[in-house]
Amino acid sequence: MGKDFHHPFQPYDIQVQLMDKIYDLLNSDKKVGIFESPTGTGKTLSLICSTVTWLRENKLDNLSKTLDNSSLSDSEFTSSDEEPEWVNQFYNDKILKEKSKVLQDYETYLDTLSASNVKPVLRQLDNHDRKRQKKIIKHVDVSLEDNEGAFLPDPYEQDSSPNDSKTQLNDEIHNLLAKIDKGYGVKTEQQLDFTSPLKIYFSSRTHSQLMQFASQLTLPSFPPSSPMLANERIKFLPLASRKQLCINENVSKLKSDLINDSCADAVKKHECQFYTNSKDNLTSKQFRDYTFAEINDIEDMVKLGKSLRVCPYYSSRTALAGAEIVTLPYQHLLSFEVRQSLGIDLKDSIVIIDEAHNLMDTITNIYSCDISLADILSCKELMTTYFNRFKRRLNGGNRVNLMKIMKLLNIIQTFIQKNFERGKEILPQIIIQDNNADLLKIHELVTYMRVSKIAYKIDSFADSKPKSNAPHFNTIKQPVLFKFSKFITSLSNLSTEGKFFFEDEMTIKYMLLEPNMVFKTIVEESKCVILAGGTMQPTSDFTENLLPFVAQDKIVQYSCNHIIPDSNLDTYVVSNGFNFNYEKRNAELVMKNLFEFLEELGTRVPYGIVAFFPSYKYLEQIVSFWKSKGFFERLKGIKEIFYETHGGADVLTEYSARILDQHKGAFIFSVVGGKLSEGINFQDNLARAVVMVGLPFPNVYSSELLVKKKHIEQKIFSAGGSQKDADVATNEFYENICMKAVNQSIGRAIRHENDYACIYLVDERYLIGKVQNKLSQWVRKRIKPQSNTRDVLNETSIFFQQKH
Ligand SMILES: Nc1ncnc2c1ncn2[C@@H]1O[C@H](COP(=O)(O)OP(=O)(O)OP(=O)(O)O)[C@@H](O)[C@H]1O
Ligand code: SF4
Repeated sequence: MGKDFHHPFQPYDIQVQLMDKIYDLLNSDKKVGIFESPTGTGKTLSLICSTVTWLRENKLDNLSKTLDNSSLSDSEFTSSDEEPEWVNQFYNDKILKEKSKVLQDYETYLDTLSASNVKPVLRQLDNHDRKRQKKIIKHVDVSLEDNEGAFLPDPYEQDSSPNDSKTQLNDEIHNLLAKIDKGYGVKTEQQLDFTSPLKIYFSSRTHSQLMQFASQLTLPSFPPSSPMLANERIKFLPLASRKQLCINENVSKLKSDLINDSCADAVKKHECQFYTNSKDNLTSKQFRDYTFAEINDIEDMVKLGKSLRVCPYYSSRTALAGAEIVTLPYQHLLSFEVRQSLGIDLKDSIVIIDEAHNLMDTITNIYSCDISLADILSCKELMTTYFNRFKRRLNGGNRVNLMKIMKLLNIIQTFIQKNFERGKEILPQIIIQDNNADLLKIHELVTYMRVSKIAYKIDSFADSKPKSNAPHFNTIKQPVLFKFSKFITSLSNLSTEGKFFFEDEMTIKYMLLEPNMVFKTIVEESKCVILAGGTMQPTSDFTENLLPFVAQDKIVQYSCNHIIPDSNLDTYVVSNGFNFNYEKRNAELVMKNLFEFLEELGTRVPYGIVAFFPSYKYLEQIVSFWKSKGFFERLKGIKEIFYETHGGADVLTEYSARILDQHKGAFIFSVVGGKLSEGINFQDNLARAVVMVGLPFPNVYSSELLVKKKHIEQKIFSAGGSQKDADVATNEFYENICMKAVNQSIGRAIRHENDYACIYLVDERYLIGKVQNKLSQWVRKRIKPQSNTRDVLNETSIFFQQKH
């Protein structure tokens, strides 16, 4: 019998293997686990069950370690090596009992909350609140409408900084809380301080993935961390942004870029009652206790906040110390500043990053930025209008800084106009040289923009104007001053971490080139990091580019098989007459061969066939060639055809409808990296065959890739490498991008245990061992022995005959 991970179902073999691997990782001194588990194989539950089992087994130990001796005020004993064994044992038992008692008391208290059926009472409160909230909102609305002063920054002195003031909870709320407590027979004074020394931080890309995690967390139940406890519920906290959690309608209704600053403004001016309430210790503990009484997701947190009339965003911080599992969006985890502001301490914690296949791109995007000439002109227009309107009411500090920003905008405008050359690298100091711009002290301007929230002030001023009265604002769609603020912040970044260069449309872009620097602190601070995803191959991309600072023997890699039986997936390399590299793919013969292959396939495969093409341009070219030769119509006679176009309409809905409708089915031609290659499930009849046309290498002549290539070369040269070494490294880099995209695309088809499909890798280059090694393991191991196209088609017929 293997280890019991308290899985709510009979776990699949591959789940058992994955849970074992994760559990072993946690019991070792290794730092990183890279785990690939195909979609539909219950990855989320495997992650939950293995990590929470480990956490519960180790929690009490850690609690004892972190125990402050002063809390054992009544203890006459202290543990020491010199004491006889029985004395130490007695001491340890005593600590265990005391800690267990704290945990048990808290459980009993939470029992009273959930047993008394919290939600109806909260709903009742919610109704009461709605009426009251209207009053608060009305009050704030009036103050905003009547007074343009709301758009003015506070008087600015060089070292001024925001200062939150604490205010008292109002009487009415006290009364309501007292009523709840009375109802449950529990006094507020009895609320307990409670911390969890071990934590699991689970981060994913989208809101819906975090919601899915919360729902899966409700399924298993775990034994308590101490044998002295009757039960111990999971203490779960879903952290989210203000955009998701804000319950102040004056703020939450704003554009997402404005919410953070608008909230900070409302807090500072005591205009958010929910914030004021959350500063009350008792109320915020109340929020924490309801949060922990059961598994609540982000939407429940909003309801809870509204019911208790406390800000869910700020109150969540009170719950952080006691949480065992915390979910949070990528942006929160990956930014050191955000972690700090939320009070997230990763020490001793297990960090799980789900959907990690795009992690490096995500880090790069978070830390990269750009500004175009058009943005600069919009900023200038906004600033001029704002300045003219308010100049008499601004204090000296604000006036001087606004003039400096105007000056910097002029300098950047001139720089772009004089020097633009697509792809050209720029040294940040060049932008501001020769213009006395160094006198501007960029650091000080960055601080000014952050502290004064001037970008928010100006943007909300522009937003407040009826568009017809301010025609010059009509064309300015997004808060460009935020963009500018991010851009000038990046001007002070280290040039070894990223580069500035010109991109299309008169734009200067800053691109982070060493995402590992950002990730290093996370790996170093935490106990260990788990990178999980459905398609993690090629993992060398992670070890070399994201984790170069972690020794190989501190990294565990594991790739799960699929849950489907072997007979549910065949993979073929279709090589005869197919090479879609740049030189050969435009040959008419290649395009004709592809048509003939698809024509044959269409008669053998029921329902849907999804084909992925390397680019929109190539797909367009093929379609027009086929149309000119009458091939398109012939193919259409076999199955209906839907295809993606760049920026074109959604074709998936119609395609899905057609598949449901007819056995004849349809083709859907998609583009790798396009709308249909990520996040969409082509399960069951939506894809009985997936055809990958060629190898989707990225466009190596794009400005971004040229800059990255140069960066890789420079790194190799400075480590003493030759041009040949540099070429190998850049090719490896391009190949990794390409194969990651292939894995993502072909991974769309098999989505659950009973699903079945065939995968066709159409290009002779898929025969190369190095290329095959970068395929997801569950696909690679199902590649059929090489045969000609005719045999591939015959085997296809047999595959589908066996399924019907
Ligand atoms: N061993 C099992 N037996 C039956 N159902 C299971 C088992 N393991 C997980 N499930 C359930 O199967 C459903 C689908 O799991 P799925 O693999 O899609 O989730 P996931 O791991 O989150 O997927 P993804 O890889 O897309 O993140 C879930 O609702 C889950 O509770
Ligand atoms: S304190 Fe909370 S409720 Fe108030 S504005 Fe900020 S996020 Fe919204």
